[in-house]
Amino acid sequence: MSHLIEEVRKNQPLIHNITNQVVMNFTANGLYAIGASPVMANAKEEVGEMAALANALVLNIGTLTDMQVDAMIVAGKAANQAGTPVVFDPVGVGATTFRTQSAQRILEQVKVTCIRGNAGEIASLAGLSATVRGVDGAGDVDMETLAAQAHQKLGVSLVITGAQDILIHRGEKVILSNGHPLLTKVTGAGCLLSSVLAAFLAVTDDVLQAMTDAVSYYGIAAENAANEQQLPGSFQVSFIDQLYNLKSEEINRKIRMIRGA
Ligand SMILES: Nc1ncnc2c1ncn2[C@@H]1O[C@H](COP(=O)(O)OP(=O)(O)OP(=O)(O)O)[C@@H](O)[C@H]1O
Ligand SMILES: Cc1ncsc1CCO
Ligand SMILES: [Mg+2]
Repeated sequence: MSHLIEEVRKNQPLIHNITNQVVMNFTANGLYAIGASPVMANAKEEVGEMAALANALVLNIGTLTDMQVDAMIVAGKAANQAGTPVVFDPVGVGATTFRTQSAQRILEQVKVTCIRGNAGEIASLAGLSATVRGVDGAGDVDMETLAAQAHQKLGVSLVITGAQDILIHRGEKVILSNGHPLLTKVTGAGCLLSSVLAAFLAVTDDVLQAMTDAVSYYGIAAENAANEQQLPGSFQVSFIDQLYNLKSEEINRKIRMIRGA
């Protein structure tokens, strides 16, 4: 079975990230590890040009400011015009009014290809009841119901992450259960996944395949890292190494797809 990681490595897609200040370095290193080419650019004076040049765009509101939201809209519109995929990561949406209003503003003005968030964020974005604590996910949400309702409400493809990941695109659902709890002890594990997803979207028009291949690749790399290292700091380093090293044949063996499309 062919895997899109080979296309990422071959094409080295340029991924333009407008992301939060916590995860910039980790995101750039993770993108290099999978074979993509990262660039971070935030100024509204240049983001339109950069997004038009890039093969995918990531908008992440983790440490947003008014100026950065304006820049995201400029970049998003340029990407839309160029037909470039856009991933939106609504970090902590619902935790503050500013985050919620900014996320809504972005979604009103930019056509996003996929939203990647934890269950609490996706529920909040869709106006469904769930509590969001800080930038971490909510607890007891029926993920499948949430996915279906949020997908209908937002009208966008979704990757909802947690112990299990639910991917939904035009009504088709995939459930994956690779990954490791140590990912929740490293900052930016979700943010980097959003950027990795952008790199996979950059090399195909098949959105569901890109989501499936990106999320499974990421989860299996984390499992391999946890086999090597059991403490968070060393795990983070090993995870970057495993993102670099993972082979297609190993993915076919280790993928845990609970339900496919
Ligand atoms: N309990 C868990 N067991 C296995 N994998 C997990 C678990 N929780 C999260 N993951 C994995 O961690 C990655 C990030 O997902 P998560 O839902 O933690 O994102 P997030 O809340 O947006 O993270 P952050 O805000 O820290 O960037 C995904 O690949 C997901 O599958
Ligand atoms: C910890 C943190 N705070 C704002 S963004 C961020 C990175 C993880 O989402
Ligand atoms: Mg997150």
